[in-house]
Amino acid sequence: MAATISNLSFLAKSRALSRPSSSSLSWLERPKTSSTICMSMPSSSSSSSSSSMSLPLATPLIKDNESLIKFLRQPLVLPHEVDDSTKRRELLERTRKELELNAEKPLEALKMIDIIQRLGLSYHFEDDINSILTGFSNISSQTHEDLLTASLCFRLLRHNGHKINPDIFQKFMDNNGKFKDSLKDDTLGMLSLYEASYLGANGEEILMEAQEFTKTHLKNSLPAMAPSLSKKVSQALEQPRHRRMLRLEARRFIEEYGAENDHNPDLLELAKLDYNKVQSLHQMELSEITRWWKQLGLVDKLTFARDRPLECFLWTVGLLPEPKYSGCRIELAKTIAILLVIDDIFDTHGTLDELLLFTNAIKRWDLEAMEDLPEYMRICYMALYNTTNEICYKVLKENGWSVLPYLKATWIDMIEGFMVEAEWFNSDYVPNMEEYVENGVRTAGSYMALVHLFFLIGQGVTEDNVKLLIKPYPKLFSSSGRILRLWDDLGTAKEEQERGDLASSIQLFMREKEIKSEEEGRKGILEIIENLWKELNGELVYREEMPLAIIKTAFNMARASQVVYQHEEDTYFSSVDNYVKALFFTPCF
Ligand SMILES: CC(C)=CCC/C(C)=C/COP(=O)(O)OP(=O)(O)O
Ligand SMILES: [Mg+2]
Repeated sequence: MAATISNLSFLAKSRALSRPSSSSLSWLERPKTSSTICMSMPSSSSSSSSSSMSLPLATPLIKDNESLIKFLRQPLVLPHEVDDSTKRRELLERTRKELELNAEKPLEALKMIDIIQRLGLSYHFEDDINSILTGFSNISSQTHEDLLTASLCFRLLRHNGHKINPDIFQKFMDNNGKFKDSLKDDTLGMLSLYEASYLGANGEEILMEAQEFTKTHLKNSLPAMAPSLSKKVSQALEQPRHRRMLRLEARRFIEEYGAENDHNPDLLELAKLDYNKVQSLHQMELSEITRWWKQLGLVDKLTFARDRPLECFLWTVGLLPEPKYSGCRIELAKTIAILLVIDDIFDTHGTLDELLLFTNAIKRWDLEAMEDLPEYMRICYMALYNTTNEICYKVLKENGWSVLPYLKATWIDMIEGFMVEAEWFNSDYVPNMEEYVENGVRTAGSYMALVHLFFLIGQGVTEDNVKLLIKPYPKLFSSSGRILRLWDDLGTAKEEQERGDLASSIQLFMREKEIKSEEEGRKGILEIIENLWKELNGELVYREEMPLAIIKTAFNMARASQVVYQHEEDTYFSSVDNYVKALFFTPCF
């Protein structure tokens, strides 16, 4: 009998029941499971999906797959087949002219750039925006008389990779080194400073002070604000701009902007047309990925593994929102889909002996090495081998680089990370928090994804920065990867615990800090994430070696992680299903 979620649900229940309550730490001493990692039936060398039982899979992030299924059954009818290219071109030209006209007026220009970025349109105006911002980065701080202009200027310059020193905020401080009380009357300025403060790096105390000052004041003055302003401020307090995923923010902001009395109708129309156009592109990519996935047929053979191309694609749009990265999104989605299958082999299906065989075969990276593997592993091995070779071929064809050694090394590193987790599990070893998180960055696929994207994006690649793509991976990758791992644990650890997975960062943190309540433990993890963001922001300040495109992608990975795993607290979208609908299925009117 094939293992399915429904016929194995009793199994999860019995394991969960045999486990002490999650509020106690004693479950860290887990029961041994003989030589198997999980509840597996005796395996033979020809073990296949139908002869072994696996633990149930993680609950899908996307619960309503109906929209996807409906969409896939239809012939590809794009919702925006009307030829709007002339209209779009006109609007683009008009907007470009307006940007040029505004270039001399700092506040107008900055506000316009901010709106353009927020509407998801900045990729059309990269050169125009950069030349305006370069102009600002050369002006002395004295020209930014008011808080709104100075804060907006700081945020936009840093966000776009320009050098800017937070000392520009000194002039808003009194002799005691505190922000002046009089600033509190300027709510828009305070809001702008609040947003700017989230781009602060370690050591930039003035920005930490700014965050404390603005956050407290904005929270306190919410009740006295006009409804439209209070809505804006609440949304900012819920999630600062710097942490938002670009396409979701565009979707949300199109509605907000349209409701503003003084909106620019050209910009709004352009934003809607563009959103829908990019959505059509995403639909085509999704079709391509699902077609590839079906043809690969990996989960037809490995029925225990996750079959979630849509979830994989959601990640890719988070990491690479710009249309020009269409091909990269498709390749990245393939790697994540395979990652999920390998994760399921390690977490829910394979025996320790099989996992060791698999790890060693991967280290050899040779089709002959596959011969000793059980059948279900062989097919996965070859899927990974072929897909990686195809990606290498693509990079070779487009850029002339031979990248197999890097891609191979990063897969080996990830799979060795899975093996470490399996060994910990099997020997009842409880790692310390640092050991766990460092390994967890590998097993969340962070390094794997960023190394692939470094080459697939292919911008700013030099002989020097290529040398950084080996272990230990760059700080940029590990800071962003740590954010991904910690958000993943915040989002999935409860369920993984019930299934009997390894202790997660939350439990390990509670244990190390001797914290009894899980709520406190979660708060502690959120504080670690805050500090990681400061580390990550430092990559924009001291950027020297890594290309800006990959820095932006690493930031996007951190943003996407929060979006995917903290959806219930998003008052606008409230679930991953709603994200997916807004991103891929419902056009913007
Ligand atoms: C951009 C990238 C690389 C996305 C991959 C996301 C990811 C960590 C999937 C596995 O989650 P999980 O919660 O099932 O895994 P684990 O068992 O490691 O917690
Ligand atoms: Mg997880």
